[in-house]
Amino acid sequence: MTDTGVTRRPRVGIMGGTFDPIHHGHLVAASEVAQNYDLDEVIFVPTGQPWMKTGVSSGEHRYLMTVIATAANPRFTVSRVDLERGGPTYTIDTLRDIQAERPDAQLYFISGADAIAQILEWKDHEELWKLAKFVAVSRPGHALSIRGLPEQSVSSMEVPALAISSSDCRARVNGGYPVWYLVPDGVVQYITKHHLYRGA
Ligand SMILES: Nc1ncnc2c1ncn2[C@@H]1O[C@H](COP(=O)(O)OP(=O)(O)OP(=O)(O)O)[C@@H](O)[C@H]1O
Ligand SMILES: O=C(O)c1ccc[n+]([C@@H]2O[C@H](COP(=O)([O-])O)[C@@H](O)[C@H]2O)c1
Repeated sequence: MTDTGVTRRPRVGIMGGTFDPIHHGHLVAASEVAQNYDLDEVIFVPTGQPWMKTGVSSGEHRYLMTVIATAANPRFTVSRVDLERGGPTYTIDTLRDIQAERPDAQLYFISGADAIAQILEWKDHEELWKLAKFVAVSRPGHALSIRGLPEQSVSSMEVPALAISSSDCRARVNGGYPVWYLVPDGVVQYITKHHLYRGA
């Protein structure tokens, strides 16, 4: 309740990603958007089968690394909706599933500059704007533009520049280079324990 007696609608962020592995670029983006948009929660949603990517690690490894990375933050949670749906992952389905679970929430889908640049290729993109607001965040090496997207539904914000990508983390592990401080410590240990990204 606010002073006026009007109940505030919960604000829920959704950070969708392949998270192969999750890294500090993802976590900082989610944290900054949560602060700027006064979000009550950010749900990290690891993709099932991302149809624009190939050679992705198992969903269970990506899910567990995401749980480890987000565990310390009371506002961060992880959802299995995309992993359990089966078939290629489309954000239209992610949003419908989360909306069914949180019918009273205003949803904010968080995307990096590279992802938002492709959004007009996403399945049923003209339907996406009705289900959530989209927040596009800056990312080193990618121009941030929301031109041509509906103004009511899409906004952008600058976040601290972390030149980290999952593909670079995988390449580093494969090449015997460290990923300490690029990904959370528990994720480094998980990658080592399960021999991920070797011979990739
Ligand atoms: N360093 C970063 N800064 C801001 N946003 C990021 C950063 N890394 C990833 N994102 C965003 O997080 C979301 C999920 O990204 P994803 O899991 O595909 O990671 P990635 O680093 O882009 O992976 P890959 O290198 O394998 O393509 C996307 O919207 C992406 O734009
Ligand atoms: O809906 C689509 O067609 C679609 C196409 C590509 C990516 N996405 C979503 O965008 C988010 C980031 O995807 P990715 O592949 O960059 O990890 C993730 O939640 C994906 O499900 C969604």
